[in-house]
Amino acid sequence: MSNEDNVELTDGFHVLMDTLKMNDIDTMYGVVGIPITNLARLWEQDGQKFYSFRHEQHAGYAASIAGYIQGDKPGVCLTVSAPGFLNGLTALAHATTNCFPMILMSGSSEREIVDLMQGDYEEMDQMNIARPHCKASFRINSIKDIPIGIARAIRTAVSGRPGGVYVDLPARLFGQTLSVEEAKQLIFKPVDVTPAQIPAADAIARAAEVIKNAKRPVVMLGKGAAMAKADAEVKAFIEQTGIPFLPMGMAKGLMPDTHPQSAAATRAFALAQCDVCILVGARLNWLMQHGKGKTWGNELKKFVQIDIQANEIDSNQPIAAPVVGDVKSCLSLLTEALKGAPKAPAEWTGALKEKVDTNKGKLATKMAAPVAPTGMNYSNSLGVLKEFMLKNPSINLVNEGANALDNTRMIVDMLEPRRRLDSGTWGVMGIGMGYCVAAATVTGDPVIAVEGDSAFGFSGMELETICRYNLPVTVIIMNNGGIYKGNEEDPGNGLVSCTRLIRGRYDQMMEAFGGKGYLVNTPEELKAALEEAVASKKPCLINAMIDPDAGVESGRIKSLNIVSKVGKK
Ligand SMILES: CC(C)(COP(=O)(O)OP(=O)(O)OC[C@H]1O[C@@H](n2cnc3c(N)ncnc32)[C@H](O)[C@@H]1OP(=O)(O)O)[C@@H](O)C(=O)NCCC(=O)NCCSC(=O)C(=O)O
Ligand SMILES: Cc1ncc(Cc2csc(CCOP(=O)(O)OP(=O)(O)O)c2C)c(N)n1
Ligand SMILES: [Mg+2]
Repeated sequence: MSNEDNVELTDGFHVLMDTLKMNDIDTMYGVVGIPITNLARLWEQDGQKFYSFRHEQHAGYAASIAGYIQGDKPGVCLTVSAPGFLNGLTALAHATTNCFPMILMSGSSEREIVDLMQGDYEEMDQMNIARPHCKASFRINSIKDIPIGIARAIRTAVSGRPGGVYVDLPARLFGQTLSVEEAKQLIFKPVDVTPAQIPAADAIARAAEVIKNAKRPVVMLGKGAAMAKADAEVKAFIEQTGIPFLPMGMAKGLMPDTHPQSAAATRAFALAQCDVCILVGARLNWLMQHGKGKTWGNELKKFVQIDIQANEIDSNQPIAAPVVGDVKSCLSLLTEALKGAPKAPAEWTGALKEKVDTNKGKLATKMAAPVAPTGMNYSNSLGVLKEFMLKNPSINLVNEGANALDNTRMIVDMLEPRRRLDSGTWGVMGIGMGYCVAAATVTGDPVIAVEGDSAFGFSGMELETICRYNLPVTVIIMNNGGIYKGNEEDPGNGLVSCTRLIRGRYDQMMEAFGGKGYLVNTPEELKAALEEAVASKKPCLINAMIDPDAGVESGRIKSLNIVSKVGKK
């Protein structure tokens, strides 16, 4: 298009697209509508990928985990204004809480109408509403600011402690025009958006001293270390020092769960008995009981903490040796500083190994137990998946639920990093199908999702999305007919228990969209279905019937529930 002076013009749609492409972003997840439908159309016509979801929350979860898997590039979610923005905001907050780099872009109303509250179509002050729930919230009002605005959003999302960034796009921005020549001058790719953050030499020396004097050290690996892709540095540090390690859920596979130094199978003993705990990209938050209490032997441990965020240090407990920097730089320097130092004491590693072997033996017995008349339980069903994943480690494992989550985390060993994608820091339900779409589209590898039947319900409609894009996703529903369990007594007066669900034919739901459904009642049937489903590289759903009595309310975190002391009024 040219203007009256025959100057070739571009517009907001195309400057935004060209800026995203300049930054190696070729994929967006979202739901179309006013005012962004034509952006999605033009994006697809330009040969880029737009995964069109059924609900913005799941598109947002897809973008959040895409950012985690990629690490140095944010996942991008595109939504309409107001309700679409709000649906995406949950995922943006989830990304920020989990430190996943993600950008939520939403169409919006013009400032002058919003500020006078004149009742625009889907009017909402989105930029300000987003601000408390993300690392930064920007609004781009002028076509000339699109390149710098997107550059700021990308750098903010991926640098330092990664997180979510909101970019507000008023409808009129897309229709603004600019000469192609000027646009070319303005569009740029920011330099070094994830710079190394080198720790101070004295911090390394202090940490090395604490570790050298430790009698019973452990390493706790967090998903921050997994996202940093510090795979080689973690391996070198662990194996040079001989220190036992434990992974948080999504850090499983950073070191293979089958590694001889893994103490995961005796977590309680390891944390209670250790004298020094080295936190690597892991926060001392609720998932680690804030570093205090029975879990930690009711005594203050000496903590070495490697974290990119300076004010994470001392967040919950005094940290004896803070090491602020990126995981790769910190571990490389710490490994160098510990060269020649004695390995972790054999008395300690031997004691852990003994308990690990005992606990693994106990679990093996549970996994081999015959199926009761009331159906499979979590152990003898997930034992099948354990064996399958050991033979097929390059598969993405999505996981949510309560018992479905905790038992899968405990039973299913991971051998590769960034493959286990679960409810994360918030323990949120609903990440399932969005994570499946992103894991399949970002990695190109098959996905298995182990879903509690309640958890699946949060995103189940996205089975249609998975079928529409014909993704290699196998969903396993752990169908115990309930939130936590399926056998709670009804409260009476014709009311149905708040934790009961219909033990539905989810396999038929998948078939409704053209996928393949399996209904299985035994580990043998589960094994056969799993092998066939994953080999097909097609959308499949295995409806695994689990004993309604299997499971515990809230799984491993039952103690967080407050129980009334005054009983029924
Ligand atoms: C908080 C936690 C980090 C605490 O970890 P733990 O559960 O104590 O440990 P793990 O899960 O690692 O292991 C559990 C136990 O199994 C043992 N274990 C682990 N692996 C093995 C193997 N391979 N063999 C044998 N035994 C094993 C381990 O030593 C622990 O036993 P011991 O050593 O004997 O202790 C974890 O529970 C967690 O990540 N929970 C997430 C909860 C969540 O988000 N739920 C969804 C929302 S629920 C909700 O919102 C709601 O209900 O409402
Ligand atoms: C957004 C949100 N809403 C509710 C909840 C609370 C919850 C935690 S776990 C769970 C489902 C547990 O049942 P499921 O069938 O999935 O698993 P299982 O134990 O194997 O039976 C709920 C509702 C959370 N965490 N997030
Ligand atoms: Mg259930």
